Amino acid sequence: MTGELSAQATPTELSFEGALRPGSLDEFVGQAKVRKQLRLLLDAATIQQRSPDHILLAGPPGLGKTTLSMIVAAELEKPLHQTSGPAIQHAGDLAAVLSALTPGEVLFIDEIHRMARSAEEMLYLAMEDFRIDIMVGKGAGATSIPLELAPFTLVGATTRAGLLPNPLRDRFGFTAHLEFYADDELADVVRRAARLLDFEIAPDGIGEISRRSRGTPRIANRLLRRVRDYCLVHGTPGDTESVHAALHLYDVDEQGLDRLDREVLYAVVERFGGGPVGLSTLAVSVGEEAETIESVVEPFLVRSGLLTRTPRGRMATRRAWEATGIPMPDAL
Ligand SMILES: Nc1ncnc2c1ncn2[C@@H]1O[C@H](COP(=O)(O)OP(=O)(O)OP(=O)(O)O)[C@@H](O)[C@H]1O
Repeated sequence: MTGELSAQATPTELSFEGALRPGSLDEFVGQAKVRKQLRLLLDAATIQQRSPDHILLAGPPGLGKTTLSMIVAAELEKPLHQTSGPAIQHAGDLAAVLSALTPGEVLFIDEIHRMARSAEEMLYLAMEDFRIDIMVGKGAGATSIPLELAPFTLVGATTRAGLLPNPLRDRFGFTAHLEFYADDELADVVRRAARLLDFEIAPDGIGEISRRSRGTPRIANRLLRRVRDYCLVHGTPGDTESVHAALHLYDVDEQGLDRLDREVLYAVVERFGGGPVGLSTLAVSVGEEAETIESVVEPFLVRSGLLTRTPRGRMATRRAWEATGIPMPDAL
């Protein structure tokens, strides 16, 4: 019993992440264009007293898609139901979720590109007409029973917008493409999180964390927590020195590249002579899922000017050769 109680009372990493989530559009840092677009969409719906159009949030992990879905529900003052593509493996799974929605509710489907095909087809009708057809029976005796749904707003999130079938993509009234954050925006994220965690950190330290966070708020918050741990355990102040020492300990280099980024970079440069190399070959060579390489590692390496995507595969840039310290062959 005591164990249970203390387990509940102990904050976990995830509860910290939850506590750091901005609760309104005004608190949400960066993504100025998306914020303006969303504000207009939500305000127009509120004036007309209707549910806003369905919203698709596309972009790499950790940029705030889940947070934005929560903000949409909070701004509309409606409940939020959260689920994910992998949890919807049959049309029946989706029918259960849809039929339980209350009027105006926001339905968030994370990783929507991983939903079962049969459920996707059910979703088309639900998004357009707020109705679904439920199949009863099998074979020649099968009939479909129409079921009216409460009007709802779907917020879909995907790291792979290109994988969504066109009929599904077309049913979203608004698609927000989330971009990696600029260093000064990440500095705002870190400053805000440090305040919420009651951790005093020097401006230089904030700058250093922001520069090494791969343009991603989730990483910025995580690195901040590691620096805070370091200062707590070593009794040091939150200055640049502590930031350097903590990030060095966790293998985060000056540019924010972590172990997997570096492995991918070295594989392309060293093992594949700078490329071109196909995604699946690259994934096997570093022992990772192709999807992780494509949605997590690659966008950052491309943005950092270290990797290019060509029709023949991934290629290292001159900068990548320089970063690895391996001499670039003259022939390249
Ligand atoms: N614009 C922002 N301002 C402040 N904090 C942010 C912002 N965006 C994200 N965060 C923080 O980053 C963390 C990750 O955000 P979130 O879970 O919304 O990302 P996500 O895009 O849904 O990631 P995934 O695709 O992996 O689920 C959250 O804890 C949140 O506090």
